[in-house]
Amino acid sequence: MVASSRESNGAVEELNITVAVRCRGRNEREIKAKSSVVVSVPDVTGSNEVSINTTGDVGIAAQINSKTYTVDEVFGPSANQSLIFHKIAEPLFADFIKGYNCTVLVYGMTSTGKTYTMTGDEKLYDGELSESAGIIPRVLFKLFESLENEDYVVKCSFVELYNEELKDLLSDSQDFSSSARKLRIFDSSTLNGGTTSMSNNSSRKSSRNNSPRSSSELSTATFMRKRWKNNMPTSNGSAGSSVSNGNSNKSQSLQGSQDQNAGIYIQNLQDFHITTAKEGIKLLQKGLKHRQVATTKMNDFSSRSHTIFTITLYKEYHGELFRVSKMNLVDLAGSENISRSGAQHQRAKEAGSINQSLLTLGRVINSLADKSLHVPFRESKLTRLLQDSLGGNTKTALIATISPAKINSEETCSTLQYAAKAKNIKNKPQLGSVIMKDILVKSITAELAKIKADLLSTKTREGIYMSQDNYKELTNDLDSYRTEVQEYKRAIETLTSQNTLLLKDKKASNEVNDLQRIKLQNMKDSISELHARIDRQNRREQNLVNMASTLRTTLNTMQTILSEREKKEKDLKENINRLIASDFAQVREMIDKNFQEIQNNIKLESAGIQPNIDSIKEEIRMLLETAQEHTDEVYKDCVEKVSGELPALYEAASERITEVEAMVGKCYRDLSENLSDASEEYNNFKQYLNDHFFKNNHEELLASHVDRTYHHIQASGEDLFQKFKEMMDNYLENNKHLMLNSLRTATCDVIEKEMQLFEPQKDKWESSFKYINNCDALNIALQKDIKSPLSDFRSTLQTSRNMIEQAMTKVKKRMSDHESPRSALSKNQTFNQEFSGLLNKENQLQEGLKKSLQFTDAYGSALDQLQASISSAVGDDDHATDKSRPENIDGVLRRIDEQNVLYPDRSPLKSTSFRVNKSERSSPNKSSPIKANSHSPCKPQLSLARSGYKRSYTDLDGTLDDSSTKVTRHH
Ligand SMILES: Nc1ncnc2c1ncn2[C@@H]1O[C@H](COP(=O)(O)OP(=O)(O)OP(=O)(O)O)[C@@H](O)[C@H]1O
Repeated sequence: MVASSRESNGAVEELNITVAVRCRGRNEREIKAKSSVVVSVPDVTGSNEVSINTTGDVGIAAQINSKTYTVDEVFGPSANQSLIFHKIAEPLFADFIKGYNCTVLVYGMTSTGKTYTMTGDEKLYDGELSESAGIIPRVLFKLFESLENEDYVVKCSFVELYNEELKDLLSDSQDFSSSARKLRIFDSSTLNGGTTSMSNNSSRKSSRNNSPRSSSELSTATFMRKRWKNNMPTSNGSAGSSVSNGNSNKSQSLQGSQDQNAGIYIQNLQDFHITTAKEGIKLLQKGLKHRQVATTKMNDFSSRSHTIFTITLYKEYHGELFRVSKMNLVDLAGSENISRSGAQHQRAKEAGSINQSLLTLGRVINSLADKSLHVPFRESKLTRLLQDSLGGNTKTALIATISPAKINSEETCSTLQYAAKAKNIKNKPQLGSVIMKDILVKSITAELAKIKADLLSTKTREGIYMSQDNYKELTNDLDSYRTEVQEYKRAIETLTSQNTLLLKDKKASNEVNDLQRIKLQNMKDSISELHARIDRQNRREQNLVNMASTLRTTLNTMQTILSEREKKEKDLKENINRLIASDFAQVREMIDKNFQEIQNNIKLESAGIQPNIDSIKEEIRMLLETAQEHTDEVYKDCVEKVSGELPALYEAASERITEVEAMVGKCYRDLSENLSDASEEYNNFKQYLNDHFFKNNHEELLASHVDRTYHHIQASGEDLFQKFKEMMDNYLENNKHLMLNSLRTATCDVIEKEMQLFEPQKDKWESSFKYINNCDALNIALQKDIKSPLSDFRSTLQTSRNMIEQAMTKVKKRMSDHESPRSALSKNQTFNQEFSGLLNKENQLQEGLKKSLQFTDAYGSALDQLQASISSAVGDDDHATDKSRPENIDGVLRRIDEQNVLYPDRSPLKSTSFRVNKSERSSPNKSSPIKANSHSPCKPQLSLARSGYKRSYTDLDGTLDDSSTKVTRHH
């Protein structure tokens, strides 16, 4: 007999709440206030987006900065009542007729048209509705139109929620002080005798179980209990009304399994049976008259309450069964804030409670949209009444009414947020329960009989206005109420004591909170101080980073200098190579050339001797006699001169050799000193690079910085309580390690990188040290090499001298023997031999000098090399300015030059070699060092030639009988 309210296939389909936005045009107040339109909506409909620009921007900026909300349907100022009904209410109405429970809600700030949308113009004009009629009148008319040929029963109720109090707007007596007439909310599951599984609130259950009923209501309830026991559906009677779905009529089995089927039941709310739309309109008008309306700053007829107009339809379903469905038409109070509505005193209290209800409604919407486990339906009566319409078994539509004016933009935004959020709520609409026709008829008949009995009692007995049965029921109810009141009192006492305890707890909690707040404040202060310190630390770190970058720049500069030096070294190497390749060859060529020239001159001289010899022969023949004397004289002179000048000459040569030797020795010493200085400098530099380069206590410095910071932070952190301190200690320690590690790693990386970059330079440096060593070795070799030729030369000279002296002694002896010049000359074989020996010696001397020159040249090259190495070692750039450095090779050579100036006839040994290197190499026409040496007094044979004497060797075979060598004055 009991029909299920499930869908035919058994599955309950989830359905989102339909959300529409209705934006009216600007009203007189808004126009007067010159408040611009900030809401953008279609003029009539056709969009599901509404945007609002709260920034006051215009044009594209307004489009960009505006907020857009998406709903199901948006209606503009030109959308009329008929369109709203057609688009929003009519689909629900169709479902209502089918047997679904439906709810239409209007929500928005005051004066936006909630009442206009829900009720509008409810008056009838010639029995017809006007164009401005709202949803309720249109539903009533549509309902009776639709049910024309149907078997049905329609009932209406109209309840108001004002200041969290329920009021039956259709009751004749508007005095609700009597507890008997007071409306109270119950879950219809109460009728189940407490067997449902409404486990979420036991107090609710107890109140349900203990709740008394009005006579009619109780009789209906009792009757219904009986029906349930027999698995029979029933009506909910005439004097009690279920706001939502009437699922109180559901079978026991269904109720036991589905808590959400438990509808909300308003005790004492009257349901009025209507048979025409007009009767319904009359009830509506009656209720509207009783509604709390007041003039506010924003609306002359502001509805100060929430109202629910409920139409209950019992429609023939199958044979004797009737389907019960309900349509709840809810007009909520304005959602504006109190100050804006200008509410004071009573109005402010209203607004407070209205806001409280709407606030809870907002939370319920949010919870449902977010699918929270707990939905605070029970926090306000409004949400309790709407429990089944929001997330329950009802089909629901919400119309958010908004104002387009800028002055209301804040509330408009809030309303749109609600609307957008509510769009996410899902309901599970189910068909309403069914009731048997006879029960429905019986219920209506009983209701009629009760009314008739009351009427009869009123007519027959003075002062008694009800039947005995009703009176008895009422008395029973009274007793029940008394008991309930006593229970409530006890509950109140318990609650009061609990409340006292809670208040104490609250006080203690407040104190703890205060302490915590103070601690929190201290912590906040400490944290901000720590932040400041961390900032300072960051700045220091930044400084360190800057220092590191400065170091890096310096390093780059050093690298540049090193690369420049490398370049210079390369240039010098190239110069040396060039010197070796070209200049040296050129010099050698020049030397060869000069020697060739000398040899040629000698040859030429030899060639020019032959005619002279002939003439001499002739002359000798002719003037032999006369020349005999002269020859003697000349010979004598010659001997004297030779014997007089030669020793001095040899002496001078020997002296100069000694000087050269001394100079070379000094130069060697100076060089050795400089080389050892350079070597020491090199070692020092290498040591510095190894020991100090980028290792100059940076870590210590950084560690000291970090330590100092650590101490600062530690000092400041002491006043923090222990836990925080421990945490901070760990944190600081970790930070310190981290910082040290990172700095150490960074420094190591920098050093490593530097060392990597320096490695090639270091190799070069070390190779330059090899050059220095080479120079040193060359120098020593030179010293060694030059020693032996010089001593050879000296001994040769000494031998020559001895030989000359011996020869002179012999000549003198022979002169003293007074031999004839002819015989003497012819016999003077020894003299000739000695002369040729002298010539040989001269050649040897020449060879020695040649060697000496070669050595000197090699020495010069070595010096060049040495200078190049030293220049590269100490750096040419610094050389000019660095006066603190030890005297370099140039200085030494300059000093040697200066000495040569003092002795201008000396061979400019070093300076020559350097001049060759620096200037004369490039100008081969200038006199070469070899040429200079050729004029040196170190070459005695040339000095002799210059002094007017010429040597000649000739083979005196035949022409001179026994002559061998002749010496003559060359004119
Ligand atoms: N769309 C509309 N078209 C024409 N007039 C409208 C429209 N909306 C509202 N009005 C008019 O604006 C005035 C205020 O409307 P209404 O009383 O319905 O607002 P309300 O939102 O119910 O306000 P309150 O919350 O204070 O009750 C009424 O005179 C009504 O006729």
